[in-house]
Amino acid sequence: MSDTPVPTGPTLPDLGWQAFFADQVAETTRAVRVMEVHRSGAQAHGPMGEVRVPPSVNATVGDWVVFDPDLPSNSTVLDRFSLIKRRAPGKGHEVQAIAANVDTVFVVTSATREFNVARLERYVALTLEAGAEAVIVITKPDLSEDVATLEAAARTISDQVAVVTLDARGPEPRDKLARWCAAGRTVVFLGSSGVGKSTLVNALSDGPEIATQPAREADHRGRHTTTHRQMHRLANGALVVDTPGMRELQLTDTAGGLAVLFADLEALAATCKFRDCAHAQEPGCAIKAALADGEIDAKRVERWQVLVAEDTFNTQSLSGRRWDEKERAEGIRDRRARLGKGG
Ligand SMILES: Nc1nc2c(ncn2[C@@H]2O[C@H](COP(=O)(O)OP(=O)(O)OP(=O)(O)O)[C@@H](O)[C@H]2O)c(=O)[nH]1
Ligand SMILES: [Zn+2]
Repeated sequence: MSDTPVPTGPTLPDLGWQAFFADQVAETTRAVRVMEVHRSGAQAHGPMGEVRVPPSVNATVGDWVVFDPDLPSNSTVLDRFSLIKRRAPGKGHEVQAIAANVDTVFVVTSATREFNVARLERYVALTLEAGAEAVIVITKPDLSEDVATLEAAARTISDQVAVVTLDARGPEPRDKLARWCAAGRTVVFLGSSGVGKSTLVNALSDGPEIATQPAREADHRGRHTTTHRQMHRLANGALVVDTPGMRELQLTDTAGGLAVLFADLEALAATCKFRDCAHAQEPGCAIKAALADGEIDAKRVERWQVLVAEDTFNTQSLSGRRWDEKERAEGIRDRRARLGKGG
């Protein structure tokens, strides 16, 4: 909390410094990384110690900031190579920056009834849009009779996304996730409540976490009631973003991520006779033709349409255009209900 330099403070590489950032600054002595964000400001660490960055700088967890000790509000945020954002829950349509400069997003699901391809696609699209790498982690294989089927379903989502199945308890996570969790790598675990995110972090920690946050915040139960986001260094040197509130995740401006994830369907749709084809009753619809020929999977087409509709709805309402929002929200909800609640 104090501004006194930490004597054994982390080095820049410890904190995830990369060439991408070095290219943006002449000298690095004032570079600090944001480890925690509160309403009153951000807590950042670097070779100069621990500093407080005022809210006006608009830094989010994971940001690199060139800190100005004489006038902290003059500090600047370096360009981000990735940014996870979401539409704020509730009525407002604000976009919230959740975490910056994340290398890998582990999309965690369990081999239980919670497993839902539509939900995984949503997280993967968001991750690709953010500019991070997505890895699907299937936990609780011990609770399933048929993990292979779930794995196969997860693999159909994208050939860019690795799928790892593991028991989150015990030693498996350290070996199986090591590729993505080297020292200085920044990772985040997303997924529904109870799928094993905390268990995974604990498995990677192997002992007490490196204290980068005040001790009073080191105790964990109840952290979901905290309103701030934070990042901490694990014993193996990886940096993990802790993200309360990710459950209400919605797509915002993920057209790019959806285009990557559903590239085949988007290419097909581009050949529909009408540019604004809704792939319903229109003549000359390439999607309907491919469905009729059994070339594409109807369920996947429907999931794609739901995600595109949701993204369009969120993005357009954010940009302040006039929409009959209630009607649209209801439309999305109906379709999601048909797909199961995870969609
Ligand atoms: N059988 C089995 N149980 C597991 C496995 N992984 C996690 N669990 C259990 O699942 C429960 C929930 O795990 P958590 O790590 O708390 O889940 P979480 O995703 O962090 O949940 P939230 O904190 O609510 O978001 C715990 O009791 C874990 O021990 C697994 O691979 N197999
Ligand atoms: Zn069409």
